[in-house]
Amino acid sequence: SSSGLENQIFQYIDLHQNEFIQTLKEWVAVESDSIQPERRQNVTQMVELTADRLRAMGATVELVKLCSHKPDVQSLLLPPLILAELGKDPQKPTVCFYGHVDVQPAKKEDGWKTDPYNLTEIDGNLYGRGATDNKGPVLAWINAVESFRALKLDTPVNHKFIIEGMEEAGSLGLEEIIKENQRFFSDVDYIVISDNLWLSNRKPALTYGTRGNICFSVEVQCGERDLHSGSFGGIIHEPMTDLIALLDSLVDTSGRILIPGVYDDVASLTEEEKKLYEAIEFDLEEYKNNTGVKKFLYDTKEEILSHLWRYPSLSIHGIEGAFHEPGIKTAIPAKVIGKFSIRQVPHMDISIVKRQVIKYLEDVFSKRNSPNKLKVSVPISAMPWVADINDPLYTAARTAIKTVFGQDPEMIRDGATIPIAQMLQNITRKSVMMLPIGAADDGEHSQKEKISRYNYIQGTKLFATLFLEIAKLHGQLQEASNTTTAN
Ligand SMILES: C[C@H](N)C(=O)N[C@@H](Cc1c[nH]cn1)C(=O)O
Ligand SMILES: [Zn+2]
Ligand SMILES: [Zn+2]
Repeated sequence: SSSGLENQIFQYIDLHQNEFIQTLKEWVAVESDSIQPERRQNVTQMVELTADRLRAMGATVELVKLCSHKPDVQSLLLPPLILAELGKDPQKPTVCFYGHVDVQPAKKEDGWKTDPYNLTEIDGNLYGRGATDNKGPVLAWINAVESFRALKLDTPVNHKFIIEGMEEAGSLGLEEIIKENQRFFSDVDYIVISDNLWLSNRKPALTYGTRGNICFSVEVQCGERDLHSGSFGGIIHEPMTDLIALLDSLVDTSGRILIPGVYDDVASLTEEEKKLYEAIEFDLEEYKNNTGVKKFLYDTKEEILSHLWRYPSLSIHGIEGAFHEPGIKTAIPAKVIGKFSIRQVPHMDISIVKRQVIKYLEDVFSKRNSPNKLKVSVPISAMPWVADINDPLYTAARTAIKTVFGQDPEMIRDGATIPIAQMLQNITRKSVMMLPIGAADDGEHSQKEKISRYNYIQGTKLFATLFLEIAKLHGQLQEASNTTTAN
């Protein structure tokens, strides 16, 4: 049940939901794709729009210039990072929210029913690139803060924000900035990230772990220019043939990574952990339906969850230089770059995996006796993250979830990567929690990405309730918690 104060806030949020959706529409309209070089200006524009929104709420905003020691793949200017704060009451706890306002690429031709950059509501779902990853959750947090202000209520916590525009590109330059700005985090008590999804379409979740990621580029080159396949096909070692053989050597048909040594440091599965998997409510059919895929590599809940959360996986993402447009172009590409990544887990070591992969690819390549040039590089890598679910921050979030959704959350890990999670935990030593508001069928990185109106609005209420619960952890708001009325 919720308190009188919570009811007042919930009512405000319900009444203003269309305005919140309108702002999301304005944000989705900015093509802040951090992957494609020609969109980098839009990412900066999106960061500035976010900064304006925070300033309008009364926050002090600093735009920090990012400069990465590891140059961006496209050597373009990086968009600035937002460090903002609102409220400095030493009696109150300080909560820092992390989110990102860049998105994955999207084109209508990829199979979207609606324009990906025009947020469109169909049957209670708000479709658009970034709707759930991550503009919707960032705005839900801002809406929650704004609701206290609009109602002239004292904010229960001090707020800090760290918002970036390069997450989808691997959070380039972020680690350096966090290290250089440790003072910003010195008075932060809790860090909350909302950049993943529930495990189910309906049941809320709290996330205490993510996998890391190591992204590889494998370049094979024969000459300086493409060649006619009629005039030269049959007499040269083709780079694409080499590359496909290399990519095909990485993983077997059961999904097992074939690189020797890769599994050596994977933490072994404990009995306690096995029980955690057994206890989780997981609708395999629903999960499968969300993907549109008929058969998974595994059949049981335990196998599926453990292979998503605590074992590594290898995915092949694409080939640069290969002709992928419709029609047949009878050329032999001179240079092709294969891209794949390994989602890595505790206690795998990024530099060891990197060495194992490079050695393996060089061995496979040398057996082909190809005169072509092979170059392997690692443009992006990020560490896995696991948190302590007994931290008071998790207790506060469980209570807030129960208040808003009327049910206990599923305690989950996530197979994806939030590079900042481990960085913040390591560098600041503060409690880090991931509190998703999107449902499992939101389609992150996919066509028809969406967030439902229900999740966006209830998510806003959840964040507002979390502020109150965190204040209670610090002995604040005793009165509010005692003035309980029926929900
Ligand atoms: C989970 C988050 N919304 C996300 O999509 N993160 C990206 C980050 C990344 C990792 N490698 C490159 N980018 C992801 O997990 O793919
Ligand atoms: Zn994201
Ligand atoms: Zn993403």
